[in-house]
Amino acid sequence: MLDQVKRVLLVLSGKGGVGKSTVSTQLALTLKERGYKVGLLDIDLCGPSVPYILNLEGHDVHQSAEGWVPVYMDSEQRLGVLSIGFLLTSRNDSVVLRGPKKTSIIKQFLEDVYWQELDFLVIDTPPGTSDEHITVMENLRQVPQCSAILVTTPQEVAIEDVRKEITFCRKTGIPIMGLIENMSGYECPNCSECTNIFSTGGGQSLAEYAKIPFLGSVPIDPRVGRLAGQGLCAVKELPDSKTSKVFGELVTLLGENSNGVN
Ligand SMILES: Nc1ncnc2c1ncn2[C@@H]1O[C@H](COP(=O)(O)OP(=O)(O)OP(=O)(O)O)[C@@H](O)[C@H]1O
Ligand code: SF4
Repeated sequence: MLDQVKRVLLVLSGKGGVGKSTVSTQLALTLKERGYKVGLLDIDLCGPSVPYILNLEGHDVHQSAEGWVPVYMDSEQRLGVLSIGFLLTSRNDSVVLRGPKKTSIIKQFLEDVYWQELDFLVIDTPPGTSDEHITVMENLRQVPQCSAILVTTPQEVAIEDVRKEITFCRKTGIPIMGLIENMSGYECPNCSECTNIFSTGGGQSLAEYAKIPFLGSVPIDPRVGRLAGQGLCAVKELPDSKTSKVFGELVTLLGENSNGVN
């Protein structure tokens, strides 16, 4: 049930493996750190990695009279999580679902979870623009505010895919909060020097070209990689890192109630 959700943030990427789940989880953790009530919904049915990243594997989801109850990260219930991963018996289970079944499970995830009152619901979506995305869009009409955060890597092919995401958002009328370039160079854990491995500036120029906000570059940082699996927040654990700066600024922007551009 989304009737008590103030704002939805859809995290989208054209390609798999660009860091969409890392962005979704770090964003949800940073929002919680700043005192918001947050939900994180993982509808990446083919590769649900959120339970692993947040160290919640093995948790069961329960059904109450109101609907599915999210798994909470904390006793004050400020960050609730729901993922298809909780419904699988093991991490290696593959979710082989065909079109209508996928659509129906996503509808259930959007309609039957008892989120209670939320400031933000972050949705980690599958890569690309598929039937799943259209189902999500159709079910989000009741939410007062909804916008998309696009994730890419600096490589040309990933940026090409983001162009399709921008077109999808424009066609479906979802405002774009902005674009994050992930794995943008390598940040040395010893001296914080950033070495650009791939070409640089692609995300920023794409954002400028498409007239959408550029939300920052997150470097490859082995310390950020290590936070995955422990459910730890970069803003809290690595306050001096570039990653922490990007997520801190993004949450400040969200707090200013910016809803992005069409
Ligand atoms: N900035 C980063 N620094 C270091 N490691 C990172 C960074 N971003 C992502 N990773 C690592 O890269 C891998 C892929 O990231 P992630 O799972 O977030 O990508 P994804 O786009 O959600 O993938 P999928 O399409 O499979 O869902 C993970 O092991 C993650 O820990
Ligand atoms: S960037 Fe500097 S501190 Fe980091 S590994 Fe290279 S030489 Fe060492």
